[in-house]
Amino acid sequence: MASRTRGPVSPEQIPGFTQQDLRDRFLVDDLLVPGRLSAVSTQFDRVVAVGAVPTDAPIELTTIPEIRSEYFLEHREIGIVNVGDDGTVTADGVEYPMAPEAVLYLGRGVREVVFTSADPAAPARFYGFSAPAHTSYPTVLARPDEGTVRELGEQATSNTRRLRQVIHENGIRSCQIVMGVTRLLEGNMWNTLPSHTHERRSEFYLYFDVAADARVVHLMGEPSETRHLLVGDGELVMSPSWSIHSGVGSRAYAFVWAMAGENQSFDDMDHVQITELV
Ligand SMILES: O=C[C@H](O)[C@@H](O)CC(=O)C(=O)O
Ligand SMILES: [Zn+2]
Repeated sequence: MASRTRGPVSPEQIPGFTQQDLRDRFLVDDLLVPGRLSAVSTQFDRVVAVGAVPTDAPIELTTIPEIRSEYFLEHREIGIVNVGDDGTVTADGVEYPMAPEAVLYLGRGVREVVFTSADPAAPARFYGFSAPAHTSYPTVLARPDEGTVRELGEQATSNTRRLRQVIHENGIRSCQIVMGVTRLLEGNMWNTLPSHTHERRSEFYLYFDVAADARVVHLMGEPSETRHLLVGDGELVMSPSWSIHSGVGSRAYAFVWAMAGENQSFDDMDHVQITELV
């Protein structure tokens, strides 16, 4: 297992950062690599991001030295989304079929987690977002059409999109994690406008279904000092609590958003209009 550590980063550091510094701190471009399990442990609310792309052989979620735990979920919970083709997650011997965009919640105390692809030539791509957990909530699978759907945006502002909340206060329960998937409709490019920060939580964005010749321009930074990251398919952006997160693609795309922190109230955000950004 390839594991590494990221953060923390203070907003005062941003003006001195080169583009490469920003990418090194906030972007993970090798989380989803065929045949490999990867983990990035962070100081952003102690979230660990996991990627597993099983090909010929199943991949087991092993622990990482950074969390000093006997097994990965000894002290944490995880939300897993399949952003690839069909696959299966086996948790303590129970198989959960993971169609594209299925979401699986695993609570603290699940010992054995194994990822498998249905077809090694068209692998599943499992993205996991894990946070510390004080208790154990039950394992729940959400099929691709399950969750609370919010239709957002307008064609005139090129941001018609479908936001699906899966792990949240009125859905699958968790200690900290709030997680869902947003998909832009064809011909729409803007996500999350107006921008917002949420001082009480960190948020990670895993962009997928980004065409090979397309990019998403992810906006980040404090509202008075914004920066951008150019993001491709299967790449992860880590957004600290002080950072806005909005973006525009060169064409439509989708992303998994996931948060952890002080509360789980989806609407606890401080909006910033685009005219206020600098
Ligand atoms: O705190 C919430 C997150 O930023 C996203 O859920 C917003 C989003 O996906 C969207 O507006 O398109
Ligand atoms: Zn947000």
